[in-house]
Amino acid sequence: MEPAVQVSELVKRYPGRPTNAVDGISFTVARGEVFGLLGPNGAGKTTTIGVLTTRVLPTSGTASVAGVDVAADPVTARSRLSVVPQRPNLDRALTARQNLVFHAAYHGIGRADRNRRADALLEQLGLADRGNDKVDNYSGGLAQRLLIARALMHAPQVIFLDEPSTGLDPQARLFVWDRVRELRDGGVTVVLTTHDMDEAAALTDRVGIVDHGRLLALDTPAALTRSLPGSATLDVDVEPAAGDTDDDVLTALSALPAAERVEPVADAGGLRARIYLSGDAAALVGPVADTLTARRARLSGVRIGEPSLEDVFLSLTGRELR
Ligand SMILES: Nc1ncnc2c1ncn2[C@@H]1O[C@H](COP(=O)(O)OP(=O)(O)OP(=O)(O)O)[C@@H](O)[C@H]1O
Repeated sequence: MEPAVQVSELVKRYPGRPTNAVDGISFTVARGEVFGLLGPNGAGKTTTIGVLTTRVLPTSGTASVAGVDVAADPVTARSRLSVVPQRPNLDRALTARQNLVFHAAYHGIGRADRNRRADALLEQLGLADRGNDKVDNYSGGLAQRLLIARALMHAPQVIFLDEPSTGLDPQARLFVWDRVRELRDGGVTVVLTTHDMDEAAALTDRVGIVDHGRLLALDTPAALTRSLPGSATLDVDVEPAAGDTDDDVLTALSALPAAERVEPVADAGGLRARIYLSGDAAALVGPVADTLTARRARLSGVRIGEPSLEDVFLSLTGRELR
């Protein structure tokens, strides 16, 4: 089946700029997928979305959405896609409902149909009792919901969300996440940008890590974190048996085949050994317990530290995500 989004060797250089904002990015998004672009501010995420949604002309390379080349046929492309922009661009003088209905009229949807869809989407986004309020009275969280409702009015095949939960409180953020999952379950392809690794890990099927206009890695969040050698950790609190020293215990733990490195954690109030490994830290709990039992040491605490997408970004760039 044809992919929902196809980007090939995409380059964008803004006039007068010394470097490319997007510097040769290629990826495809399958139909029904939630795909994320994760990167710090200025990485080129918004520009990539801008090209895909026909708002930015590429310098070179190609991009297509739902089978339509966005540069060659922007009008058809726009009928098949929607965008929820980073900054709300609602008409604040109109009511929520009017914003929806006018958007649908622009897309050529008939009167009965657009009224019906507006009602259904206001309901779906939890705005049914606020539909006749002026958008001027909306909070940031409500405006974001209305932007999503508006984006769905012309039943797009692909929806682009640029930083969908930036600036939202935790509750509003979870609401948006649930709506994104609903969209995916309804067969809509979702492409979102974020600089929040938790959002990328929680929502996306696959995530591309971007920095300085380049795609540095692309895979499922789980595969990206698994790919990081020695970044999972298992902390164990140990009371050595009489006559056994801390060093004896650390040496014994270092001998475990899965342990890549073992270090004592300072200021733990006793012996805490941090075991670095690749892969699943939980699988090492049993062998650690066996090793300690054999030395008649007491295991008094266990803590698993999973690597995050932040760690992946750090290992790829040497910098923090933000
Ligand atoms: N209209 C423009 N004219 C000139 N330069 C631009 C324009 N828009 C973006 N840039 C520059 O292009 C680079 C990429 O910006 P872009 O907005 O695509 O990044 P981003 O990853 O989406 O970051 P943010 O989350 O801040 O939007 C930045 O250096 C930015 O300053």
